[in-house]
Amino acid sequence: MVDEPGSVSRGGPRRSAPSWSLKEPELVASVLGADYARLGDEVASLTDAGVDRIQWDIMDGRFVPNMTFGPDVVAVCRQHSHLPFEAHLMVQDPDPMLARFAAAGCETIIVHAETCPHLLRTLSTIRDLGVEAGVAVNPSTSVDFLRHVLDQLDQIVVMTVNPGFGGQKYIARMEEKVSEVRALVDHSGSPARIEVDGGISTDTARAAWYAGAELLVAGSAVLGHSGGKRTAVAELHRALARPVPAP
Ligand SMILES: O=C(CO)[C@H](O)[C@H](O)COP(=O)(O)O
Repeated sequence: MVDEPGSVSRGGPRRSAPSWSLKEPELVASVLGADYARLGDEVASLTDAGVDRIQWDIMDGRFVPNMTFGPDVVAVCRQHSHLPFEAHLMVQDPDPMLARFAAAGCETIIVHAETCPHLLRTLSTIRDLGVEAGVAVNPSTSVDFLRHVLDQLDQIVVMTVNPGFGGQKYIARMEEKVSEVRALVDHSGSPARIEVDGGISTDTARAAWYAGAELLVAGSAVLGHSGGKRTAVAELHRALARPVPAP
């Protein structure tokens, strides 16, 4: 049986290629697991390894228990890569820092739906800064949060872990949500791109893509690979290209 595009494959891997994108999803490297003492070099070697984008995991110790870096750190790393930067703001109060991350050289700024009481206003502020606007939704957050802001969105991030830490287990039942978002985007004609973030590895990348993703964030699968970043990226590409085994 061939699955309908946008539906969740419940009886094993989907057998047809996803209709929303004939090309493989882009790989976005999360810097969360990098060596912070040499962040510039880490960003440069992720770039050389063949990823398509760099994601900065910005954590404030309030919205999530962990703390990471601010815009000045992102700004000094900007010269180490030509790739697009995205700032994933896992912070309680993103509005006062939007302009700083845009000035630091981020092409996309992603806020969490759970932290923005005036989400539409926050998204239009991001766009007014001349950068792309994204919204991330936690595993427990409904897709309904996105429905009324679609026209202000360039990117939607479906979290497949609870944010805060790298190296967590991929929550496979979030594929159903990815497919829901896929259907919402396709039916509305929105150009927003769908990103899946959390637990992406050679075991999970293909299912996330087939559920509806166009961008896959990989942290520990790349930075924690014993064979190095280049090997890790090649393995992820191989996993995405692997033919689905016969039933
Ligand atoms: O947003 C994140 C955590 O809050 C990270 O981007 C994400 O978890 C990537 O790391 P890994 O691939 O190791 O799960």
